[in-house]
Amino acid sequence: MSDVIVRVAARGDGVTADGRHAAFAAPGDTLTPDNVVIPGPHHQTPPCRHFPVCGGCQLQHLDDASYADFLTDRISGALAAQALTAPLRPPLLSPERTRRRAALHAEVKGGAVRLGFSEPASHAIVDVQECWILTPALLAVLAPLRKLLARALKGRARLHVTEVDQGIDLLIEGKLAEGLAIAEGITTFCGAHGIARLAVDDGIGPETRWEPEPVTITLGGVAVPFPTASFLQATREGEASLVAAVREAVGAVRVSADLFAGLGTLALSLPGKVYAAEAGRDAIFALKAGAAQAGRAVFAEHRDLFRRPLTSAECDRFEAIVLDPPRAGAREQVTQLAASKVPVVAYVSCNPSSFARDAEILCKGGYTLDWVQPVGQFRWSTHAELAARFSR
Ligand SMILES: C[S@@+](CC[C@H](N)C(=O)[O-])C[C@H]1O[C@@H](n2cnc3c(N)ncnc32)[C@H](O)[C@@H]1O
Repeated sequence: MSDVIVRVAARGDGVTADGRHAAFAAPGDTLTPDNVVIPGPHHQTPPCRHFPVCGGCQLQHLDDASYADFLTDRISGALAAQALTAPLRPPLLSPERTRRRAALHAEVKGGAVRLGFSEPASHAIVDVQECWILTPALLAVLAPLRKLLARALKGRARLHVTEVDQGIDLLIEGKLAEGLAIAEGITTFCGAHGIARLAVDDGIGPETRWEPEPVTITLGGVAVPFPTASFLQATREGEASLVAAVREAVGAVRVSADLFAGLGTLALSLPGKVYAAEAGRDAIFALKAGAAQAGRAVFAEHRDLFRRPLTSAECDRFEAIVLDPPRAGAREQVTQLAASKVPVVAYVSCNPSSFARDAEILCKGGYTLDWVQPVGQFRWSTHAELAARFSR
């Protein structure tokens, strides 16, 4: 007996109709009784030589149609578990080579450097020679960075790379050797390879070693100061998809709130007056400074929305509320929202399960889930993102 793979489970395995799992199997593949995967029409040849050893991608064996179905299934499955349904729009997928931020690992052993993503469920580092998800600029900096680290890095480090307005923001979490030659090596590397800022955190917080101009990221047309290794939507395309969905959801509001605002990706794209709340101190002060400099009507508050969510009465001051919480979701905040009179809620999520749990709270409170827009900005990974509109 052999069986056809009918779907891809949350962790990326292919699953047959009778529940057998197979790694690296696409819908339409056949799983033989001795568990051999015979590729079907949706099984593509993974483009990258490092797949599947590299932990950066899990789903390169899916063609775009199956990858889009995977995202849709993740969201509809999570909603179904809460007995909810919603019109799901076709997923918006970020193209290859558009990931503008990544957390990588590096290690020096016996004079040789390994630099890249770690292997799945392992500390081993895949020394990345090609990458189909990082932007060309981020990939290009890895070779000279490898050379710098061969001389400068002691042991192992975690690296955060982000494309910002001035070039590449690089945070090295690890120990670097001391001395004039190393300091000069850092300066030469930064000057030659488009580094906007290099900071080193050897355990006591980031120390900036290079930042010729103040580093910013432009969000909604405003140059916002960019604190080292801040949160940023993973691709420009993903950001544009989420911003467009949120703007459509809220319409021409005059007064709205952006909760879990970060640096203001959404707040700075909303019309009218915006109240923005965020628990990250550096992020909210950066948003405040950027908005003030640009003369934008954003009132930014440093606030922990898990411990101190906006009360229902506070929510009622707004024509629409946007929220974009971390993976845990926003149970405390949606409980207050569910008892409010806010006509429109736009919810951006990076976790279909916590989203569905929160959606159920909102729907029990009388909201209708109008639509969900899936967004695939972590191409070929098992992360599913979305924007959704609720109204009452
Ligand atoms: C997914 S990010 C979204 C940021 C922003 N909306 C954007 O698009 O760039 C979630 C944000 O929630 C913030 N956050 C996490 N826990 C929080 C809490 N308890 N209260 C308020 N903000 C919190 C994080 O610092 C982060 O900036």
